[in-house]
Amino acid sequence: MSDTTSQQQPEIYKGLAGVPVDYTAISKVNSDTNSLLYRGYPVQQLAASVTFEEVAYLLWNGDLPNAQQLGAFEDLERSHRGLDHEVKRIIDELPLTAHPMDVVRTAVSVIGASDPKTPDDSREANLDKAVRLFAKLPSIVTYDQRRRHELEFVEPRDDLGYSANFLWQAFGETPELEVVNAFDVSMILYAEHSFNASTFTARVIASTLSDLYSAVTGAVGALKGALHGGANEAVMHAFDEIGPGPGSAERAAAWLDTALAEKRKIMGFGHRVYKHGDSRVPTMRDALERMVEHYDRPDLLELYVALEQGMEERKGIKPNLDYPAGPTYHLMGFDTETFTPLFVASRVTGWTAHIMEQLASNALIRPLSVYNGPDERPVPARGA
Ligand SMILES: CC(=O)SCCNC(=O)CCNC(=O)[C@H](O)C(C)(C)COP(=O)(O)OP(=O)(O)OC[C@H]1O[C@@H](n2cnc3c(N)ncnc32)[C@H](O)[C@@H]1OP(=O)(O)O
Ligand SMILES: O=C([O-])CC(=O)C(=O)O
Repeated sequence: MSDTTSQQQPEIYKGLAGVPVDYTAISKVNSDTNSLLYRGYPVQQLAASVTFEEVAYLLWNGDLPNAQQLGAFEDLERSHRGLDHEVKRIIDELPLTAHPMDVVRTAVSVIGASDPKTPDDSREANLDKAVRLFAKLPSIVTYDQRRRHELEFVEPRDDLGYSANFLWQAFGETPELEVVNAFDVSMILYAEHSFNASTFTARVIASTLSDLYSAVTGAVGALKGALHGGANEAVMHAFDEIGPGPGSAERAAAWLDTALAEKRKIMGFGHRVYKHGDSRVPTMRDALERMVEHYDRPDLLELYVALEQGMEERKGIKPNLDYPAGPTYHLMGFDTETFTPLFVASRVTGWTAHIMEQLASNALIRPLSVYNGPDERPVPARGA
C-alpha cells in the first residue's frame, strides 16, 4: 500500500460525476427544470419548428440561419454528400462482420487522412471539415448497411433535405413525409448534450492540438459503448429477447426480474445528469407513437410501456433518449447495429461545435490522479 494512503487524501470524483470542468455556450442541460437548450432555444421547440440542417447551423454559428444563409448552407451540405472511391474501397476491405460503429470510425479516419485541410486548425477550416463530415455520414452509414445486405450503394439526391435523403440512401425509395419528420426529430434530439462522454472525449483530443478528424474518430469510439450511445442498439436487443406480441407485459416483467436479480443494467434507462427523466424523451416518444401508428405496430408500443412501467415500479428509474429512439429506428427499417451510427450522424454536429469551442479558449485537459500502488521499492537484482 502506498504511503499516500496514510496522508490526507484529496476527494476523488469517480467518473467526474458532478464536476464542472469548463464553460460552454453550446447547450444547457438542466436536470432541475428537466430542460435542454441549444444556444438558448428549447430543444422541443426546435424539434417542432425547424429542420436538422438549421439546428446544425445553429450549433456551429450560434444563431439560426435566415433564409439566405440557410439556402447557402443547404447547397454546401448537398455538394458534399458523395463518397470518394477511396473511402468506399477501404470500407469494402472491412469484414462484413465488422460492427457498423467500427466502420464509421474507420471511414472518418480515412476522410481525415486524405483531406489536405486536416492540419489547419483555423475555425474556418474546421467548419469546412465539420460540414463535410455532416454531409458524408449518411452515405457512410447507408453504404455499410446496404453492403451487409449485398445491395448497391444509393447515390445521394440533391433535391432532398438531409433526413429525406438519408432515408432515400438507406432504402432506395422516396420516403414518406411522416417518416422523414420523425427521423428529423430524432436527429435534432440527438445532436447535442453538453459534456457527455463522447463530447468530452472529443474535447480532450482537441485540447492537445490534435486535429478535428482525430477528435471525431475518438468520439465515435466513446459513443459506441453500451453505457452511452450503444444503448439504443441494446434496447432493441432487449425487445427482441422479450418479444413483442400477446403476453409481452408478463414476459417483460419476468425478463426484468431476472435481469435485475443478475444485477444487469437495463439499457435505455437512467442518466448521469437527469435523475427525474430525460428532457428529450416525451418528444421522441411522440415520434415513436406516430411511427407505431404509421407502421401499424401497436405490439411494439405495448412492450415499450410494459418495460417502462416495470422499471418505474422496481427501480424508479426513467428512460433516456435511447429508449424511444431504438424502436423508432427499428420501425423505419434500419438494422439494429446501425442505430448507434445514426446517433453519430447527428452528434457529429455537437462534437464539432465543441471542438471549435475548445480551441477558441484552449487549455490542455489533464486532470490529476491519486496513486494507490505499491510504495517505492528497488528493482530486484538480476538472477535474484
Ligand atoms: C444518450 C445517452 O447516452 S443516455 C445513457 C445511455 N445509457 C444507458 O441507457 C445504459 C444504462 N444506464 C446506465 O448504465 C446508467 O444509468 C448510466 C451509466 C447512464 C448513468 O449512470 P450513473 O450516473 O453513473 O449512475 P449509477 O450507474 O451510479 O446508478 C445509480 C444507481 O442506479 C442503478 N441504475 C442506474 N441505471 C440503471 C439501469 N439502466 N438499470 C439498472 N440499474 C440502474 C445503478 O445500479 C445504481 O444502483 P446502486 O446505487 O444500487 O448501485
Ligand atoms: O449526457 C449524457 O451523459 C449522455 C446523453 O444523454 C447524451 O450524450 O445525449
